[in-house]
Amino acid sequence: MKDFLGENYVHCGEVVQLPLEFVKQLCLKIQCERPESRCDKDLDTFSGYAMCLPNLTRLQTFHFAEHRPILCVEIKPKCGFIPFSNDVTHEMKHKVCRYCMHQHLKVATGKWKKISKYCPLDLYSGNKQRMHFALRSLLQETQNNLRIFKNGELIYGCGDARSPVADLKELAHHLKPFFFPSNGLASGPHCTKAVIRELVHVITRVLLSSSEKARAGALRLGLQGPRVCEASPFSRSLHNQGKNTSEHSGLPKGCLLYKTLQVQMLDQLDIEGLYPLYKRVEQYLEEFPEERKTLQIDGPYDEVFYQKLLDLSTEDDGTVAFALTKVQQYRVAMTAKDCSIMIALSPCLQGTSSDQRPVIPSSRSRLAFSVSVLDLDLKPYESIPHQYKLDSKIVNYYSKTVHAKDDTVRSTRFKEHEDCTLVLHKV
Ligand SMILES: O=P(O)(O)O[C@@H]1[C@@H](OP(=O)(O)O)[C@H](OP(=O)(O)O)[C@H](O)[C@H](OP(=O)(O)O)[C@H]1OP(=O)(O)O
Ligand SMILES: Nc1ncnc2c1ncn2[C@@H]1O[C@H](COP(=O)(O)OP(=O)(O)OP(=O)(O)O)[C@@H](O)[C@H]1O
Repeated sequence: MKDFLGENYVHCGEVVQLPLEFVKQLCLKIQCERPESRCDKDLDTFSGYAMCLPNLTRLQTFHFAEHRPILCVEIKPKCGFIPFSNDVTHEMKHKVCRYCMHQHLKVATGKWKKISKYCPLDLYSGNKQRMHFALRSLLQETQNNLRIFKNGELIYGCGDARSPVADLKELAHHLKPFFFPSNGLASGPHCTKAVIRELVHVITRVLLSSSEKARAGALRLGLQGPRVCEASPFSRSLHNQGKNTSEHSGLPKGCLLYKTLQVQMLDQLDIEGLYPLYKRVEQYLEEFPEERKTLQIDGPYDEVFYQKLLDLSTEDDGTVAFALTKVQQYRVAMTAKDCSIMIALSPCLQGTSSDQRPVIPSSRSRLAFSVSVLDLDLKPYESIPHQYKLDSKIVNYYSKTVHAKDDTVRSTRFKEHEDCTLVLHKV
């Protein structure tokens, strides 16, 4: 992931040894805090090892603790493109993105209460207006896609209990020291709006900023398929106003969103095209189970593994080698579709230089910032059948319920239109 996303964005952490008794106690202590849906997963209490990561809610550009206030915005952007693979059988998948379709199933199953207006394609568009809309939508309905921390403490978004910890007014109150509104209003609804607008603008600027280059020429996947999701309320409203919905500015090549999208697009075949290849690898492993190690199914994720990921040919020669390459690329892509971006921001002291750290201007002062990526452990090979089933569940549910509803609304409108005849009588 360092090779794909860039050194500065990825923190590998280090493996540390822990006393078994400590891990056991820790596991017991956190169990009651874990959301029900995560309780099928356990801490590994037997290995005696753990990963020690830096606290990513703090600036990563300084190696000692800072005493200035620090804000951190965590975004889980999810998949930013619509599948372009010819193996896709559901027409809907070429029009509506997975996130927007999945929203309906999530609400139906009770994971979330409300459909979000957020669409990843808006965030990844590079178009400032669309990005602002995406960020505002995340602020309105955070789900597990947005969290805000102040000095390392969660101040906005869902905690583990899946209920929001504060409302927008409270958030604006927390943010005021960072983004004092330039119009001078210090309280009231105008102030809340001004502060939130400032936050959205700053985050957009950070997301579009470019830092170091990832490994030269690592991936060059051109964005194929539609750039707009038909379910996004932003594009729907433009479409209804008869405006061009395909407007996008494209992401700068050095920014993290661009790099993340490139890794996501390693999923070239979509799960529908990938699943038969997974079955081919499975069949081979059933026959030759001892080959699992040679095929690097469970790692090591080394240079040999990385080099194979760069083979973007989609010509299937019927070999296990081809199938394996596509399976491993899919796992990497899935990881990039589920990772989080941590943006840490801290005001620069007036009159001091920025110490050559990246800074972003805001209405109040300049903000030093750092961007990191979280949750980059490779998705397991075993999760592929689950992905296959979930994909068809999401599309079928969306097609049956939402699209059917849209059709009904359209046909009712048509009938109403037919029946509505205005008769003028002479008086
Ligand atoms: O499949 P998705 O898109 O629902 O993603 C899962 C996430 O749900 P989300 O849609 O973000 O609410 C899900 O998020 P939550 O734990 O529900 O917050 C996990 O990140 C899951 O990954 P893993 O199986 O724990 O490694 C994610 O599963 P993977 O598909 O990435 O394996
Ligand atoms: N290094 C870190 N610094 C700051 N916050 C972190 C860090 N690691 C994790 N977090 C916070 O904890 C949350 C969960 O982390 P992560 O997604 O890595 O766990 P997970 O592997 O999904 O957990 P599990 O599978 O045990 O439920 C993140 O969304 C983030 O808010």
